[in-house]
Amino acid sequence: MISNQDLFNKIQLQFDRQLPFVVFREPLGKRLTLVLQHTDALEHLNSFEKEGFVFAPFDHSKKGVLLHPDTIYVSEYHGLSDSMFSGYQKAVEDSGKENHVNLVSRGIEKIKEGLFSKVVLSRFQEVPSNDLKPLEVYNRLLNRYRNAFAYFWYHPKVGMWMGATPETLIDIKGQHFKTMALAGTQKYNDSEEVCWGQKELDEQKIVTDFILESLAGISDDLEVSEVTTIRAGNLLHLKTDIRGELNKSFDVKDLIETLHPTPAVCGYPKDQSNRFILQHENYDRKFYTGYLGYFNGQEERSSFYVNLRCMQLFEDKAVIYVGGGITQDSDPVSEWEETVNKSQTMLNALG
Ligand SMILES: C=C(O[C@@H]1C=C(C(=O)O)C=C[C@H]1O)C(=O)O
Repeated sequence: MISNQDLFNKIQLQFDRQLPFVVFREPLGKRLTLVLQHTDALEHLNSFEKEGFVFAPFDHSKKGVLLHPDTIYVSEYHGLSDSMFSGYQKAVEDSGKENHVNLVSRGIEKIKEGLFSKVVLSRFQEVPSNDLKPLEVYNRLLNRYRNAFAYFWYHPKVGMWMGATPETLIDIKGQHFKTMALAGTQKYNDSEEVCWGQKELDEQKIVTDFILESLAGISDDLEVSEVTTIRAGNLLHLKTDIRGELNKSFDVKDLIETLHPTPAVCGYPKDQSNRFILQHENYDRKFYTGYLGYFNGQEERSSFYVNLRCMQLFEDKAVIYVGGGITQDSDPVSEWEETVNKSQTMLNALG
């Protein structure tokens, strides 16, 4: 164990040397794990054989990156104060509104034509800043989103990413696995009473049904929870927990390829909605809505998360990625507003 300050110093040193690293904290976890790679080699993820940190893009025809755990440090996180950082401008310009509303309208048309029943449409938001201090931003993520998987990832040949995601793709140990169907969004307003509309219940059920259908041949004894409400920053989502045992012949890679991308980030059916996204979103999601996590080998526990509520950091700006599930009952302007609400998760961490 090293102190928080030492761990943050090691991150800074690694960055100054332009070498790859990732630091992460599990949801509700107390520990920060820092993985340092000693060279700037870019290793693509080919299979799940080697231990290391996996960072995979949304587009499953493209390869992910595997960071080598040359050195690992662990530190008990005590919540370093972030009060010394001044407020950041949170106003969101409406510049992307028209495009997003048009994109959503086109998605709804295709749903009505029967091409798919759900599609998740997204956009990016640029936040200019000449004074980004990534470690301070990451510290705020850690403090503000305790039940999220909060990570900070860097590779000099790929870039710098950060996020605090509420969504587990798969948690696996040996033959046991857990996953979740997470979808449906409303703003958190500090009230005990939470009401969900039919649109949100339907879009979340599409995710649950897809997961159950995909796992049918992989596991014979699935346990499925009730639908519950969970909080993620200033938002609420609907969630179903699913767990089971893998049939012998399946491994992590098969499982991930079966699930990713789920209708929580892509749509249903997968191929048709995926094609629509790649053709019409008009930008590259890169690692947003991909997945990430430390792979320990099939026998040890490994958890992979969906890369949501995330951003890419550059010298002079942050680029925040946000999206939402569209069904036949979606209203394009409300869907735009939902992405604005989602962007607050990262904007809040910027200052
Ligand atoms: C696509 C995002 O989130 C996903 C979409 C949700 C929705 O459509 O309601 C809710 C949670 C996530 O599964 C995002 O945060 O960008």
